[in-house]
Amino acid sequence: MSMQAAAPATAHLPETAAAARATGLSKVYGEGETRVVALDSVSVEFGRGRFTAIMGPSGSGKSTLMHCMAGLDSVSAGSARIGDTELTGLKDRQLTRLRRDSVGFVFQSFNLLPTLTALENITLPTAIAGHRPDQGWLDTVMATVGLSGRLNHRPSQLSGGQQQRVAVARALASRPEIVFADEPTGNLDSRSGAEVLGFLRDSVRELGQTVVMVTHDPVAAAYADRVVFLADGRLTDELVAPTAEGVLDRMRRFDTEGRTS
Ligand SMILES: Nc1ncnc2c1ncn2[C@@H]1O[C@H](COP(=O)(O)OP(=O)(O)OP(=O)(O)O)[C@@H](O)[C@H]1O
Repeated sequence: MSMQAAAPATAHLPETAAAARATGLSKVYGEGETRVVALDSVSVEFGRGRFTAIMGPSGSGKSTLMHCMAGLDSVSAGSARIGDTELTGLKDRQLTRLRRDSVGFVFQSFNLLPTLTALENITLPTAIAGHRPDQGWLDTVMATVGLSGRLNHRPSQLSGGQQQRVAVARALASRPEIVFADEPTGNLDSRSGAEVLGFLRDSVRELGQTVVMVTHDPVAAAYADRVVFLADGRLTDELVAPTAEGVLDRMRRFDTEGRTS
């Protein structure tokens, strides 16, 4: 496997500018009796060229944070930025362009088009967006995804892990500012999950991409450079260079504190 567009390993990089940043970000759904504060003044940075995991109990606001940062949901108060672009105040058309040009998405369900080959699934969205593909970059992504020999297969001819790797390659194809992955291994067995997480990590370490991933799984979170923890819509903690045991320990502590408080 060749790695042409190698970027330096992230562990030794000095702090770089944030690829995305939330400042005092709040999100309220509904009003009156149905009012839910999904995010309560969250401030967090997602470092460029870093792999960040977002963890927290069900309902803690993980998906809401990701959706607000990706321009998929509006913000009630505060600021959400991707690079230098403030998302609040952008018109729908500008948001659509930002999502198309600057953001890559990976979902729990792979969302591949069944009639297209793996290669077409990876390259077509960029072509449809009217961008000329950067062949050198695509070659690097293809080399890193490790699907050579299967690129002409249709999704039904690929394993779940291979399909999700195609979905990650598709997210990377436009060389976005940031990739958001929402439970990308939620539908996979542990071996296939490890393949996908390895590819996400390689996309950060070797291709210099920025990845933010929501997960419930401490083993998945341990692939990240940093884990941020949410509880009740607030940022409560973070771990740098996490191990699965360290993440599990932190989760257990929250659980105990949550029950005793
Ligand atoms: N569209 C919506 N309308 C009303 N309330 C919502 C909406 N989306 C989310 N919520 C509420 O906001 C809170 C945060 O939800 P969110 O989906 O962000 O949590 P989560 O941490 O991603 O949960 P899970 O791990 O279960 O996916 C929850 O109380 C949820 O019920």
